[in-house]
Amino acid sequence: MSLPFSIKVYKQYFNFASSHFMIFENGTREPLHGHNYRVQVRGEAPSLEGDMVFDFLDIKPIVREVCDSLDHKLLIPKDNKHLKIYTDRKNYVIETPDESHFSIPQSDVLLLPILNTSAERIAVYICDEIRKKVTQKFGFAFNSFEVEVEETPGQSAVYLHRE
Ligand SMILES: Nc1nc2c(c(=O)[nH]1)N=C([C@H](O)[C@H](O)COP(=O)(O)OP(=O)(O)OP(=O)(O)O)CN2
Repeated sequence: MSLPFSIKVYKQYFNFASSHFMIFENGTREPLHGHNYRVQVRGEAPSLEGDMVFDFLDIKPIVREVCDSLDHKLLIPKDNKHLKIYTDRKNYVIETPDESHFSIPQSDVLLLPILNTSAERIAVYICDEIRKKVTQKFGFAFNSFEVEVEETPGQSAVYLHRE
């Protein structure tokens, strides 16, 4: 059931340009490619605190910070059972079952604690990061928090976290 109050924030700068490939259940993968991802968030509360659910001015830098951390990176799902990931000097080496061998400078890679880089799983990661930062910085928790990740225009995934 939806609560009476919510804030929704989607700014032009809630975006990240990243590369990825999905790994399928049988271990095959998509070709490496990139997206200009866009993010929208919505947080719900049962009542207002000082006339607001949560200040827009406080949530915006947090969402931006999380988006920026994904920007210009190769996103690798480190929990995927098909990937072998190790370090070689300053590189990460990522091997897939089709014997592809990616060797990329560590600074160009973000290892994410997710099973795959679907928009859905990226949305879960972003949601968790934003909620963590909101709690750390403001001691606040939304009753529910929703993140929409758009991979390409007209194609997005939505994750809803409820407390
Ligand atoms: N539910 C999901 N389905 C798919 C995801 C996803 O994250 N969640 N991701 C992909 C791929 O990563 C892929 O990059 C998207 O492929 P595609 O739809 O072909 O992208 P296009 O922009 O090229 O689509 P067109 O409509 O053909 O322009 C696949 N599925």
